[in-house]
Amino acid sequence: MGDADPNATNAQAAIPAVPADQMKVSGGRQKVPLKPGFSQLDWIRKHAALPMPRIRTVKLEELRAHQSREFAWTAIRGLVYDISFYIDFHPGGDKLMLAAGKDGTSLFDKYHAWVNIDSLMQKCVVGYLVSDDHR
Ligand code: HEM
Repeated sequence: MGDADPNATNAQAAIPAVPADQMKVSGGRQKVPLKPGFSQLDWIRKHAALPMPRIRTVKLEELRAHQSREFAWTAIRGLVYDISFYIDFHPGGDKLMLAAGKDGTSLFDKYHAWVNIDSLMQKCVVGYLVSDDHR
């Protein structure tokens, strides 16, 4: 009694440390490293503090005009979102910009149909997408 058990395993020693840049994530996932302060939890806090937006209609032409990083909008399932604030928080990084200025629904669903855009981006809604001839 009192002596250390020579057969005891040291759980920490049994799991070798893998440097982050050599880590392989199963299923070929493509998450990018985010800057400190830009985690999803940070986004959820920032998003919660935003005011509720005033929702309006957005013509396709106007959506197309918002494709720069500074003024980036995308449409998902008929709703137009201002994604400029979110880019630095996006776990998939700059890929998000592929959807800027257009309907991003198929790209969104291709990478993560399970992501709940409503809870994550509700306060970034600009409005409902309508055709250019909408009156
Ligand atoms: C406003 C729209 C979007 C939101 C709110 C969003 C949100 C997210 C979230 C929460 C994750 C982490 C998912 C997880 O951990 O399971 C993620 C990952 C990712 N997103 Fe997005 N995303 C958006 C649009 C897009 C678009 C348009 C693309 C592609 C063009 C894209 C590509 C990716 C990729 C490649 C990942 C990493 C997937 C992985 O390897 O796990 N996302 N996004």
